[in-house]
Amino acid sequence: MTSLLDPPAAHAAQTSWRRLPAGQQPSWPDAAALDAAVTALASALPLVTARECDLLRARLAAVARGEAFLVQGGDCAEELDAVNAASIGRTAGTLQQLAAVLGYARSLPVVTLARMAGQYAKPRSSPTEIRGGVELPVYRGDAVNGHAFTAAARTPDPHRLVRVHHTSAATVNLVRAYGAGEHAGPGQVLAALREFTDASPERDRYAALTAEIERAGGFTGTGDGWHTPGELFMSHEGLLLDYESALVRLDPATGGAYATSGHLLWIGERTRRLDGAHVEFFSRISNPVAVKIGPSIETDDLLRLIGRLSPEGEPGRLTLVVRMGAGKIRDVLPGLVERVTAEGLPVAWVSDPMHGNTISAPSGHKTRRFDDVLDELAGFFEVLTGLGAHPGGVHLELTGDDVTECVGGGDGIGFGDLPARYRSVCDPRLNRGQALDLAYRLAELLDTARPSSGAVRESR
Ligand SMILES: O=C[C@H](O)[C@H](O)COP(=O)(O)O
Ligand SMILES: C=C(OP(=O)(O)O)C(=O)O
Ligand SMILES: [Mn+2]
Repeated sequence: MTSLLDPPAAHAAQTSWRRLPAGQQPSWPDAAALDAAVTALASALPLVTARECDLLRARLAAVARGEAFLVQGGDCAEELDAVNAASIGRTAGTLQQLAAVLGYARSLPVVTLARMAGQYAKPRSSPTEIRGGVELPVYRGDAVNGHAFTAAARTPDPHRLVRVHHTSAATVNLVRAYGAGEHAGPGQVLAALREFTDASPERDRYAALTAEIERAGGFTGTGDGWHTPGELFMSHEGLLLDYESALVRLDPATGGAYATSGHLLWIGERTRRLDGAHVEFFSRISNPVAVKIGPSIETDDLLRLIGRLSPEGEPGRLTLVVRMGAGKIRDVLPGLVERVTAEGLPVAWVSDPMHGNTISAPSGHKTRRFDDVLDELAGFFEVLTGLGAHPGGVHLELTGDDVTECVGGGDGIGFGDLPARYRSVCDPRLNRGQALDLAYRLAELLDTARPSSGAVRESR
């Protein structure tokens, strides 16, 4: 709540973080060029409106209350030169198909949130990369530098920030058009699930669920009217504070400051320190926000983080995205959930089963095993359900394209297949088939875990 004595909320959001340490920011070599980019962004049009952000916040409040399920996903890193309409349509379509399967499996309305239209900045483990004895700055996402291993490409260029805004605006525009048009209707989603099932090596395993979803008409929920199949919100990691801050706008209706680069922004695992600039910036914006939680987090720090990011404790404001690794989730998560629940803090719990399960293939490609991803998801559901809390959703790195970046899944992609179509410039994504495999396999696991699941199914 802002009082009349507070500095205008937008000004505070744009300035207060500057006195604090900001992790993972590029060293821009040309300060004047950065100023010019920030000035251009400061008068640029917003990509999203405050009311849309409020709507997503209300949707996520239903997730936090256990009344809805979140499906969030998209690229690890979007690429300015690779963005194209067909690929955006395929990824948006894949998210809608996942929503149909998981919404049916959970008997819950689904909130669909793309990692799209802004996912251009990457936190990295090391500031430099060495190849063949040559050391260059690491690739930090297309918002910062180029992926090619040359000194010119790897030099941070602030003009890229302006290109990110333009390209994200075009992406948002296209997704809205798809959502408003026929692409995302239940008929298209059902046809896509039928086509996937018929072509899958696992078709005998998936056929019954596909038929059930078809009989239910493909609606992902209880029919209370708030879920519209084409509704797709936009999210990205709010990493580059110069960019995010320049796009903050005051909402005259509420007096709140909104980050207008996307509906939901999240803080990554590497930049969530309590006394850091990211937590300060996020504490000042009115959007729904999320924070990634890795296995090293201490329970007391998590409680402090929740206090900073959601001081008023409103459901929908804060989503915790858990990314522990399949081998750790069952040990680390229970203590966190118990304390947060005991303190009565209304957060939404979501699983990112990707980032704790990255391995190196013999070829050197970064990859992830489908079975590890599924195992972490299973662990997430076991822990939350076992403690009487709501497993609120999934956060996946995926694409609608037929890439070969993760191993396993119905098509049995092996290490030797990775070079064929490894396109990601950062982390390995599930392709559409693997993402749907994951949804069907998870639905199956949840169904077997449920007592008298047959009776539940028949009563739908
Ligand atoms: O997407 C997440 C991170 O940016 C990524 O996993 C870091 O990868 P790195 O360890 O190769 O830097
Ligand atoms: C950087 C990412 O994740 P994390 O912060 O969880 O490592 C990501 O989501 O791409
Ligand atoms: Mn990633």
